[in-house]
Amino acid sequence: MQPVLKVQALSKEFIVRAGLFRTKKLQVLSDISFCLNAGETIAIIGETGSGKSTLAKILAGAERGDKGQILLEGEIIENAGHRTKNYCDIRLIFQDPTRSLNPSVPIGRTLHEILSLNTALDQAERQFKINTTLLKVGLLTEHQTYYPHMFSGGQLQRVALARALILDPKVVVLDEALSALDPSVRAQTMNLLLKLQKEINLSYVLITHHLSMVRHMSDHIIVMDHGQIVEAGLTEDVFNNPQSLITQRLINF
Ligand SMILES: Nc1ncnc2c1ncn2[C@@H]1O[C@H](COP(=O)(O)OP(=O)(O)OP(=O)(O)O)[C@@H](O)[C@H]1O
Repeated sequence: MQPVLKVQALSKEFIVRAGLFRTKKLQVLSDISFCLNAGETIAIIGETGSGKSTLAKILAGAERGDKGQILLEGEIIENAGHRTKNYCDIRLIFQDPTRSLNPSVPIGRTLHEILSLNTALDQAERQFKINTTLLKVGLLTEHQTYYPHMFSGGQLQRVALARALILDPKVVVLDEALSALDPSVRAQTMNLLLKLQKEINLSYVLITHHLSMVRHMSDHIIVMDHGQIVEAGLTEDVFNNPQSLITQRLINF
């Protein structure tokens, strides 16, 4: 089976200040490779600063790698920092959903704008798509008249999910997307994500410090340390028999 997402030898460095007049190179990702199958979830865990969010941003096209390739269904979409295809097929959801929502615009208009910019749908087709997407994520069609501040935290994360799903992506990257929610809302949202995954064969890249979520949602895990993969495997195998000290520390924390 061809993976939906394949990352090959991806590397990234940032140039950072090292004093008043000097800069230095900070290697944030080194030789990252992994595959993700359709309808599956891969979790990325690691200590703070290990490069998880940088990887998430590169996958979603918000940042560029320096070396390596990203392939979507076998087609190269990024090669050595050069993005060759648009970003609609891989969508990113952050911890704070308000980051991707304009506070002065009702969410229906935000969704219309996304569809106008990225699809050839006419007004009626856009409206239909918005209605079905809102219902898909457990919101009401009336919610499109609401401004972001009128939603609860859990509802806002559903709005962020609607914003991500409206373009029918193949992969959704969840970067601590549920971390700020209280446990019962987090559990509900997790179950919604799993239901959607079954229904539309979505694939998730799950970045979180919540290991219970990792265990509940993911099929595979990669463990990162200082920008490198130190362990990878099936979720249950990694939890039951962690090989690296980093993984043992993360799991037993
Ligand atoms: N734009 C940037 N410019 C310079 N350095 C950056 C930039 N973005 C991230 N970094 C650095 O890259 C490293 C990895 O950061 P990243 O946010 O990817 O880690 P993380 O594993 O997601 O951490 P956390 O779990 O705390 O979110 C850190 O040392 C960070 O300071």
